[in-house]
Order: sequence, then C-alpha cells, then structure tokens
Amino acid sequence: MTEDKNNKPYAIETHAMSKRFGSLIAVNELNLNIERGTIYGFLGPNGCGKSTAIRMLTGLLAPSDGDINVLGLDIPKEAEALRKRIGYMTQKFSLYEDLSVTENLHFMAAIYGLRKPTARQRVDVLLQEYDLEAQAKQRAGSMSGGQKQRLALAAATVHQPELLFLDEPTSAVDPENRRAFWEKLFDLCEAKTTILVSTHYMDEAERCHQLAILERGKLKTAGKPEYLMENMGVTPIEIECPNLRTLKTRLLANPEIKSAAQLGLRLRVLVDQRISNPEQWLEQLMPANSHATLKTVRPNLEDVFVMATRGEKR
Ligand SMILES: Nc1ncnc2c1ncn2[C@@H]1O[C@H](COP(=O)(O)OP(=O)(O)OP(=O)(O)O)[C@@H](O)[C@H]1O
Repeated sequence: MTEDKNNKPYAIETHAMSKRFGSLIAVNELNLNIERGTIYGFLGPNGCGKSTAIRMLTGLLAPSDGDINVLGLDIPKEAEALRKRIGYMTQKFSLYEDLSVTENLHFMAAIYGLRKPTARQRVDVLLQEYDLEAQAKQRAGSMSGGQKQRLALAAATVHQPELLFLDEPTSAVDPENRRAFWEKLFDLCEAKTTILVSTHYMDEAERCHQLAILERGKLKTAGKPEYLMENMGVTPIEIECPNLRTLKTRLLANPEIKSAAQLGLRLRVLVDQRISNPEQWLEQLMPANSHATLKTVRPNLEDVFVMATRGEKR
C-alpha cells in the first residue's frame, strides 16, 4: 500500500469499527476495505447498523472502538478536513421544503464554500444533469418523490465530492425512479466518485460492485454479488406442485434443506451443495403422486441473504 495519503487504494478502511449504545452493540467490529471508484453496498434488515456505520464513516458519530480511515484521513480526529470531500444523502428528505430547487442548491453550494460564479455554473449544470430545469423555481416541498430524490442527490454532489454516502436513498420511490437514480450513480462512479450505499432492496444490492451483508451489527459476508451467489453453499431448486404449505413443512424437517420459501405457485428450496444430485435427491422426498416438477434455478441475492443471516430455517 502506498504511503501517499491521497493515493491510498482504498477510499475507506476500518479495523474493528464498533459502536455501543448502552448495552446494545449497534456495530460490532466491522472490518472494511472499500476500493476507490467503486459502488459498495451495505445490505441488511432494519436496525442492523447500516446508518450507524455510515454516520461513523462520515465523522458525525464517534466510534466506541476501532480504527477508521476515510480518504486517507484519520476519523473522527480529522473529520473537519473530510467534510468538504464527501457528500451525504439520507433516506429522509433533508433539504428546505420552503425554498425553491435553485435556492436549495445555492444554499448547499454556499455551505460547501463555492464562490458565487462557480456556484451559479454548478447549479446550472446540476439542473440540467438531474432533469430539474422545469422545476427550478418550484418549492422543494411541492415536488414528487422522484423529483425530491433527484434534488437531494444533486445537492449532495454540488461540491463534486470524492466520496458519496447514500443511506437508503431510494426507499421512498418507485422502481422506475430507482432505476433512473442508479443510472446517475453509475455516471458519478464513471467520473471516479466512490459511493457507499445502504439498502434493503435486493435489486439495488445486485447493482453494486461489492457488497457487505450486515446483521445485528456484524458483517456476515462480503464480496462481489456474483461471487457471493456462487459461493453460498446451496443449490436453489424450484418445485411446482399442489399443497405447497404442507410440502414446505415436510421438506424443512431435513437438515440438508437450508430454506424453503413460497413464491406464488412455486416453492423455492435451498439444498446443501454437498448433495451431488439435488433434483434427484428431492424427488425421493416428494409425496407419492404429487406430480411435482423440479427445476434447478439461478441463485439470487435473496438466497445469499437468507444463507448469510440464517439463524432459524425459514
Ligand atoms: N442514538 C442512538 N441511541 C441508541 N440506540 C441507537 C441510536 N442510534 C441507533 N441505535 C440503535 O442501533 C441499532 C442500529 O440502528 P441503525 O439505525 O444503524 O440501523 P439501520 O440498519 O440503519 O436500520 P434502518 O434500515 O431501519 O435505518 C438499532 O437497534 C437502533 O435502535
């Protein structure tokens, strides 16, 4: 690893980063190495510590233990120097509802210390890039969810940060707007911005270059989505037949079946990879005359998530 502070290969490095609130361990010894110029996802259920981890990485919240290095800076000691180099967008719309779109962007530009002519130029570019020209004079509070979200991203990037933290940024928008939002993230990524995004949507997680799955403050697994899907240790098989509820209970009694979940008319079953011919093996577990059809299917991130966070079988 090079010693030049600004040329570290990782935008974010943590060692045993932890946060306790009284007796609750919200983040438990998290080790992260997030490469520059990538989109890194935190995937996990409500309350697993995503926001707390992000707040520590931005320098807003002091860790209880561990080391944090962000963009070559020792955090929280050098948090002030970090502030102007990062952008932060939370799930809650945090701009001024009574200000217009343009006023909000100028306000953010002033906070980040952009000089007036630069700010004017930058705001014009952002209005165009984020398709907000028609709403430029509109009060932010009166905009649609998708428009508000575009404005929030524009505001978070007004100072062209090297690193962007997005905490569940698309929880309040429809799939079409979410898709458009991700197109913007890839544009930013191509322009060398590193992005850390937290989510509980699988489709969103699948778009990340790298992913960490968190549960109750702990990192359960991490890597490229494809890698995680290939190495989850189970074969997914879908079964179509009558009485799926009964079949589910029957199958879950076998320790080789790690999970069974109904999807409409099918039962998606995760079979231990140590079973060499899982379809044949499952056939002999089917009730007589069930006329079941079995099909090995492509793994998905929900399977990875289920396997990573599996306490009880489900
Ligand atoms: N300031 C605080 N004081 C006490 N407990 C807190 C505080 N902030 C967070 N917690 C607790 O820490 C745990 C992790 O919360 P956090 O908000 O980081 O989770 P999250 O994964 O971001 O959840 P969500 O998806 O719901 O936003 C939760 O149990 C939460 O109640």
